[in-house]
Amino acid sequence: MSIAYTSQEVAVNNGQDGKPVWMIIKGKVYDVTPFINSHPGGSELLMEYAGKDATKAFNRAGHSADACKDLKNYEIGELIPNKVDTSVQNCKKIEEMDACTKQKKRIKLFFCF
Ligand code: HEM
Repeated sequence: MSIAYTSQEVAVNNGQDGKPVWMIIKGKVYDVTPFINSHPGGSELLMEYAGKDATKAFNRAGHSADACKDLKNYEIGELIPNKVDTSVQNCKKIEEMDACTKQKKRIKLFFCF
């Protein structure tokens, strides 16, 4: 069974002080520590998302199908989604193209303001 992490737990693992580099892509949690120095897009770009959600950046970078497959090598679990108050008015769906499936995906439940 997959381990579920909160975004706070992921945020702690930001590569600082010898900690591993975790990131979130499409609701899954990845430990990309062994990949940092071999990422074809560069280590700095990857480190910008250490401890953070890199979904948008990953999709926008135009990654190949091979890059999508590579993700699996670093998967350590999934993200526990933050609870959203859907009773709030003025909520809108946020959608974007998923680089791996080439389909429009709802990436966040709602953005409420
Ligand atoms: C674990 C996550 C990631 C994996 C497995 C991964 C994998 C790869 C691979 C295999 C390539 C080579 C080209 C291709 O096959 O598409 C690549 C290129 C690239 N990646 Fe990533 N990537 C990851 C995360 C990211 C993130 C978060 C960014 C942030 C913007 C990023 C930006 C780029 C860019 C800009 C290139 C193009 C480099 C070039 O062609 O000069 N990647 N990545």
